[in-house]
Amino acid sequence: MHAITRTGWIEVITGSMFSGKTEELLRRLRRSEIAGQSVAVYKPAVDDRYGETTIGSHNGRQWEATVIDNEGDGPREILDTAPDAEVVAIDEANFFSPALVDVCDTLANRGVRVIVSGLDQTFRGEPFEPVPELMATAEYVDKLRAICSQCGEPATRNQRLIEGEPAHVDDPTILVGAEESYEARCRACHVLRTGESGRHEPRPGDDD
Ligand SMILES: Nc1ncnc2c1ncn2[C@@H]1O[C@H](COP(=O)(O)OP(=O)(O)O)[C@@H](O)[C@H]1O
Ligand SMILES: Cc1cn([C@H]2C[C@H](O)[C@@H](COP(=O)(O)O)O2)c(=O)[nH]c1=O
Ligand SMILES: [Zn+2]
Repeated sequence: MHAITRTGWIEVITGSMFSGKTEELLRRLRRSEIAGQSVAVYKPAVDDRYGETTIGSHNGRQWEATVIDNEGDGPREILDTAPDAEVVAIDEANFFSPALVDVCDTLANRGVRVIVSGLDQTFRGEPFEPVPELMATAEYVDKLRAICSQCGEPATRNQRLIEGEPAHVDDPTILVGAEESYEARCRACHVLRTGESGRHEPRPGDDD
């Protein structure tokens, strides 16, 4: 808690895929645990890559998490299930509805340290709400960079690949995946297909 005002605060960990957001979130959680603080961790129902009730990094580290409905008012459930938590962590924030912003604000006003991790950009390179709004309302923001898979420069973008080809600009925003569908790339190496041909059909789980 901030010593003078006795409020909590919001920390956002953002950046491209593979930039180390989840590793950094897990590092902060381990340190909170060592400090003897009570921690509650949440993840969206849409992301089941690492098993239903864990958050996991691309290098295999994991932490138990409560799965929350990411759509509509679903994120408000976090307000009911964490009454005593001193630290609330939310992974994959990019999958949550805009309701997450108010949830994080309410928790911080209650005195909770809120740590949110998520992508700031879609595969198109556009803002991936609600993370940019959380960045604006947070006290602390860390933007991490991966390594560009093409040239080795710092990577801020997410290259979506469908059967090895760059995704089309009109493809659905939501596509859960990892190395099989995405690469970290820099601005210069990021490619989007445009034009008439080749919009990929939505798959089960796509939400737009
Ligand atoms: N292009 C890349 N750049 C940096 N790290 C990468 C890359 N590809 C795979 N990795 C691995 O991913 C790890 C980060 O994983 P993770 O914390 O899950 O990232 P994020 O949550 O940002 O997607 C790195 O420590 C490294 O082992
Ligand atoms: C760019 C982009 C990503 N996603 C999905 C792909 C993954 O399931 C997550 C990001 O996971 P990470 O822990 O940050 O590696 O988001 C998506 O649905 N749409 C996109 O445009
Ligand atoms: Zn590059």
